[in-house]
Amino acid sequence: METATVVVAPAPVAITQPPQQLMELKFSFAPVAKSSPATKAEPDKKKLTGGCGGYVLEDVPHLTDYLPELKSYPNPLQDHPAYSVVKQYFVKPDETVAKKVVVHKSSARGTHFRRAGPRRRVYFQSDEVRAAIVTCGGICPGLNTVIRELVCGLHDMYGVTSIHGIEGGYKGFYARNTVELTPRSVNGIHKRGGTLLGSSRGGQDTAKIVDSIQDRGFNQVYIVGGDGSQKGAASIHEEVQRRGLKCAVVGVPKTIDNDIAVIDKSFGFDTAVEAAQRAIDAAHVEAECGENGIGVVKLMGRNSGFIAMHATLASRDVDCCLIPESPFYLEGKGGLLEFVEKRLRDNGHMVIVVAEGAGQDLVAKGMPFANTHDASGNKVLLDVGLWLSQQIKEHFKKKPRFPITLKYIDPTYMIRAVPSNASDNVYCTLLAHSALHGAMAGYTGFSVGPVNGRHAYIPFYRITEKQNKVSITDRMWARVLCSTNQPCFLTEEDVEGAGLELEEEEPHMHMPLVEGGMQRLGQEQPVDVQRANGNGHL
Ligand SMILES: Nc1ncnc2c1ncn2[C@@H]1O[C@H](COP(=O)(O)OP(=O)(O)OP(=O)(O)O)[C@@H](O)[C@H]1O
Ligand SMILES: O=P(O)(O)OC[C@H]1O[C@](O)(CO)[C@@H](O)[C@@H]1O
Ligand SMILES: [Mg+2]
Repeated sequence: METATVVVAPAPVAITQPPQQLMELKFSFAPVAKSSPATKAEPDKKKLTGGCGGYVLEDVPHLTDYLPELKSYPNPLQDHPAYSVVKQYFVKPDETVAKKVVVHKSSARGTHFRRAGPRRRVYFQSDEVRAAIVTCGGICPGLNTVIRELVCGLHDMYGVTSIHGIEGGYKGFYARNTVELTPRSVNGIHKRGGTLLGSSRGGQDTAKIVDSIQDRGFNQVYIVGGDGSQKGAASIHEEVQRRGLKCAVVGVPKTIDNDIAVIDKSFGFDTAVEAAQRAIDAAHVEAECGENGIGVVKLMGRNSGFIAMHATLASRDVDCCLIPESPFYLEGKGGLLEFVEKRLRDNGHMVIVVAEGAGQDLVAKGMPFANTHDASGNKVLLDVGLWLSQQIKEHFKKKPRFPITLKYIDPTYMIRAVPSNASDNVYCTLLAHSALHGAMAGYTGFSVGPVNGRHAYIPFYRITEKQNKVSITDRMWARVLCSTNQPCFLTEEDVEGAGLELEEEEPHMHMPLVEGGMQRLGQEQPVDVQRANGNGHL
């Protein structure tokens, strides 16, 4: 257990309120349906710690929360030739990362997350670690880099030699044998797309997975996957804790849709946007060469239009970008068809980029029976690109004096089944390192990711509570509208609704301000006392 003194930076505003005891904030997770009876730990609680000026640390669980007798050891990195010379290589116990960096004079300091990185003390000896890595959900550029860096990082930094790959996603825990992973076996895989381990949707059976973790003696489990996978990871962590297992459960968030909340950006996203440029370029060339040429490009983005938005901004050849967050309509004044006609008259050609989740309600109108789900429970989307192309063709068929040439390009899997680019490779390396440093330090039940540019440990509930979406009342979307000069299609009601969402507040923004250091919410003891009692991990 680390015992450094807590130093709290002075609050940015004068605190006028007297110190006072704060309300206790505890939230139980829902019990897992299929599981063996609880043996040791209580249901998980949110770990909130208050500080000056409305500061709140949303901490992640630690193995000693339910195994208080666990031994700790000096971090072997302190003797590592590469790291021993680095001053302040270890993250200080009180370093945290602010969720919000744009603040006002009178803002409360708000939510913070524990800063990621190696700690002075670890809770695993190198030869004791049995690590497992699994990749779940759709594939994404960079998965192999994360696998490689987890294996090489554990091996090279901590001397871990027992690392196992779970093949074929969650169901691989109980339906497949494991593969041994070594620095040699993963060398070079970062140059390939996809995942060495394979992936899948569905098959998430928490009890069976934790049985497999227990039987195989895994004590660090790294789960690389999107929002669904992180929900699965949360229930695995809860069950591991209920059974009192010394096993760190760590999520590495993945999805090219960039729909993971809290973190700045998900890995593979940049690579996908880059790959999308080639499809847009092709659509542009085709459109320029045809008579009243229209190029329609459909890009991934189930519920979030980030890929379409960024690809549009990057390309500058796009005349209209349609995303799930911004409803549109075809017919009548201000509608898409009117705009297409105008743009063709003005420029002679145009390019439309549509995210796969855009306009699903419009497409579904003609097919009320089309309501199917994939093995993970995600709605199977209707092909908006094809539908849109048909609607445009139908419209111009009625205008024989206005012939058009329309080319529909659907590069769906071509933007995600590619190797990660250089910046995503560096990003994946940092994610993997943050993940394994956290596990070695005994943290568990968390995802890793950059928050305002600094890597942090984020509790699962924060990652899974909502999806990251394009805010259509934000300046980024305005930049897109400005670059394409497309209609915004929105009614005043739409804007008001979106505005309200934007104004969402942090749950504890109105906590009373506390003077004089950190205080665990709901407890009168100062945090130093808690640490002496063995339940603080600052
Ligand atoms: N609510 C949930 N609780 C437990 N497990 C879940 C949940 N949702 C999804 N899973 C499991 O997580 C795995 C991946 O889920 P899903 O197919 O939704 O992909 P994802 O992780 O969201 O990634 P992406 O959306 O980027 O493809 C699946 O095995 C699925 O069964
Ligand atoms: O066809 P699959 O493999 O289910 O994947 C498609 C989905 O995966 C995603 O890329 C998310 O990983 C979505 O954008 C898309 O809808
Ligand atoms: Mg998902």
